[in-house]
Amino acid sequence: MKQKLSIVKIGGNLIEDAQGFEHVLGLFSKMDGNKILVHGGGKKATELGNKLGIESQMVNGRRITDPETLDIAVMVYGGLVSKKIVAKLQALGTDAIGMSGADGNTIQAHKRPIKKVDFGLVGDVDKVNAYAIFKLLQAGFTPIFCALTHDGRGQLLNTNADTIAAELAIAMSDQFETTLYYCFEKKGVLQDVEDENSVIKQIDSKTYDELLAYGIIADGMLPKLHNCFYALRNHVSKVCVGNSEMLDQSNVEYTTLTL
Ligand SMILES: Nc1ncnc2c1ncn2[C@@H]1O[C@H](COP(=O)(O)OP(=O)(O)O)[C@@H](O)[C@H]1O
Ligand SMILES: CC(=O)N[C@@H](CCC(=O)OP(=O)(O)O)C(=O)O
Repeated sequence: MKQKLSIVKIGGNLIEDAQGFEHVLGLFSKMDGNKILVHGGGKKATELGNKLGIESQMVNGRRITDPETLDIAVMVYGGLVSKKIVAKLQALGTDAIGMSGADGNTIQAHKRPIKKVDFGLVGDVDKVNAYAIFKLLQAGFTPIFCALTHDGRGQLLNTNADTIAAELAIAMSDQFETTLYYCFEKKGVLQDVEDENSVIKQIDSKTYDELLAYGIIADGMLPKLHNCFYALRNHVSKVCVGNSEMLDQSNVEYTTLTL
């Protein structure tokens, strides 16, 4: 029987909320078994860019990344956010190790080809080195991945953290029975984004199409759900979307995705 693995992605709004940040890391540190954390930090990158006079430009939930913006992404995702998370998890007794896709050659990508939009230094994932990650888990480390990949020729690339989480979950699913948790500030995918009590408990491919057609899913939820179904179609056992409480295995409401 395969061992279990939990992959938890935490979003930018959670990271920016001091209380929410402590809470989610506390719950993550208590999770049993093999686990990996993936974090964004898009909000912080936008904030730092503004302070430096470099305006952010997002298209379809993805950041247009020129060389200066990439430097900000590296500083914020690979530096500030990663190291804060690692230090907090160490204090909670979790032996965390901060990773970009360049570290241990764990995630190789290529620069997204220019079609309608030139996203600049944004990476589409080619290859995850599942063996290197397996070795880290086996050695007792908890890998903490940020939203950076590399092209194997010395170029770092900015890759959406939701995508990194899905690609990791898919690659690790050969070896593990993997559950992918997309953890953000709301209770789940909501029927009405203004009403926290309108959690849609289950979404299958058919409901997904309907929700898209009615415009119930918008903004950052579009790439998130796209990644959820991409993971499910590629042998990830379970995919959930919800707030931190979802990690507690308690009886809270959240959204489960099925094919
Ligand atoms: N139906 C929906 N249910 C919940 N959130 C939604 C929905 N449609 C759009 N959203 C928006 O998507 C956002 C989450 O996407 P995003 O900000 O990219 O997440 P993350 O914080 O994980 O990066 C929510 O804050 C919300 O504003
Ligand atoms: C290419 C691209 O869009 N990369 C994202 C990576 C960070 C991220 O995904 O952060 P959240 O999860 O907090 O949104 C960005 O720069 O915003």
